[in-house]
Amino acid sequence: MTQDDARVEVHEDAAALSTAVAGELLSRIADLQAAGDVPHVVLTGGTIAEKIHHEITRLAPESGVDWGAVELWFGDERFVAPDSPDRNVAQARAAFIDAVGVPPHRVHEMASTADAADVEEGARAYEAELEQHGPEVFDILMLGAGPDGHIASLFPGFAQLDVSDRAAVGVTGSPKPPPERISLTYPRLNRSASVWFLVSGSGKADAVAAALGGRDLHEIPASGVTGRDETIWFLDRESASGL
Ligand SMILES: O=C1O[C@H](COP(=O)(O)O)[C@@H](O)[C@H](O)[C@H]1O
Repeated sequence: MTQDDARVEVHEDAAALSTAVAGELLSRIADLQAAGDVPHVVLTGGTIAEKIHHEITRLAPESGVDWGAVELWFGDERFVAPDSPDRNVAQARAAFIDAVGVPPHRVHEMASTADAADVEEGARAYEAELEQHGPEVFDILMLGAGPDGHIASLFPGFAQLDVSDRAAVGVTGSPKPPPERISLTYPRLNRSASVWFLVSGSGKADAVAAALGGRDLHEIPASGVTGRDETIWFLDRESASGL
């Protein structure tokens, strides 16, 4: 699969986009559960993710999802103190995980500074967690994208873009604060049945157009991730304005 095979879904604004993604996610999870699976879903951080997470909580009661039978993973994490609001897991917990009641053992969070000496140790620990509890292929991988085209914590020009033998890596000197992070790598991100990009706002229009245009992943990291079954770009009008 390449970005040429991706589907693009454009919504009016960030609110409409959030409602659509939350609804689609709930219905996919419910369908997978109805088929007897325990879905493995990879969450992302960022501004649109937070809106989507609140929508998940709002729509959850009508969804039929069994929150005791969902495994949640993270595409990246900020390597900061466990109680820092900068942590992607903290944002996801506050917006939906705690509200819907996903059991703690099903929430696979990446290390904080309390759990690991540095980002490398944290990345190794997440690789071990994936090895022990992870699926062969994630069911749904959600990715926000930055104005520079970064996804997870894979940034343009960074050495992590060329890592082929690791599932997770440490990142230092991130151009977007906080500087220390842990990220899944391309080989692991690309073991996903469905890849959903979640992007809103005019500041990301150029990056969206470049990724969908197939720009080299070293310049636009978002170019380098596709799903085995489907790749969907969930956009609002502003982020789609360069297409
Ligand atoms: O730092 C990060 O940024 C991206 C996008 O965030 P946004 O605020 O521009 O929407 C996010 O996908 C990533 O998980 C996060 O760590």
